[in-house]
Amino acid sequence: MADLFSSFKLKDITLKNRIAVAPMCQYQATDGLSNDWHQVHYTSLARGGAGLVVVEATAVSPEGRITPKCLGLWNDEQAQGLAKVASAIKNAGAVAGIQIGHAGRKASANIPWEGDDHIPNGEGQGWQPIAPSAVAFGANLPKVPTAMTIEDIERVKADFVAAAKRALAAGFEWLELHFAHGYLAQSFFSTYANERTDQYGGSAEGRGRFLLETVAAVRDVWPQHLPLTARFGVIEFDHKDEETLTESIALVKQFKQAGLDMLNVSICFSTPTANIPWSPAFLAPIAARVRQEVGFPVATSWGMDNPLHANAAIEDEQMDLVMIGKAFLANPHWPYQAAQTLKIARPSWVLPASYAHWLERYSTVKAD
Ligand SMILES: C=C(C(=O)O)c1ccccc1
Repeated sequence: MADLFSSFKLKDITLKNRIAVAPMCQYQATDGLSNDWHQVHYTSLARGGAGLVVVEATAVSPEGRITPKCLGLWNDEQAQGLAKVASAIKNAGAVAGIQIGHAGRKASANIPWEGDDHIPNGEGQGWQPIAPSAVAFGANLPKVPTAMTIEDIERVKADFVAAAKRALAAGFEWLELHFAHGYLAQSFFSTYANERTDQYGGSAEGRGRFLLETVAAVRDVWPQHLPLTARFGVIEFDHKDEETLTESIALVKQFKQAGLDMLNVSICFSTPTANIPWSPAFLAPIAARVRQEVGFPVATSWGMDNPLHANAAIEDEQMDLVMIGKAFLANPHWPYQAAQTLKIARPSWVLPASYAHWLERYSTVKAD
């Protein structure tokens, strides 16, 4: 029976444990370029002992950023900067992953601690968002986006493919498509956002087409031996959950047929009226259902940071990988804390030798 510190092999990539750092936006980039912030941030997380570190939502085009300070992978200069991040993650003993996405109607927003709202039209840093339909998210993101033409859809799919190629060239070995959290791909599948009457709207099949075509297009350029995954919202918590879950799982089965290797199960965030039942490991049963019904590996996040819950989710085969977010920001050495809690032999050795050997010596704490 696997546990949190069992290895995990997906395609030709083996993670040393079931602990992944979830992609978390840092809002520290300029023109999409990484800098010392990202280099130090991701290196320190990788040194903390996670098997996989997934770099934050990285935009496939300038208008695909959530905020002006988001990372991008739409040009070679950005790829060169991220290559140093990928190298540092791997040198620290983790597998280097990256999430690529397009923010859709949630784009052109102020960073969270400077408003977390749409930048008003006419203000320097903002831009006009695009989306499946001219339907605003609402609340703090009231801008009505421009409805995408078929040419726009083809361009954005091509942008995902180009970003995937750059991620590969930069040395990343794990790719996650950002299909969650009310951003562009999620919004194509959502009836809250997609009112199209062409082949990219209407039925679940039509609303899923952009996502499925993007999986297939990226799979064609992402090597078969490397994991291609997606973070996808399968539940909205809007009192229509069974309908959303049934439609979402049907689409995930098609993702699998199109070559997706694993799903990172998340929340839709397509409407500000959702009533999310925030609580420890609350998505674990949803992840288990996707894993069971689709028949391929899953991960999930949101409240998984209690080592006992994380370990139980793996032991009980609810999921194959645990995505830890905020707990890593509070403690980049979370795996060491988890190893101690779970009474793993020589817990300090989940950390680099330069730390571990000191942590094991001259202890002033009485052994149990
Ligand atoms: C910045 C986010 C992302 O990249 O997905 C996000 C947005 C809403 C909730 C959680 C995460």
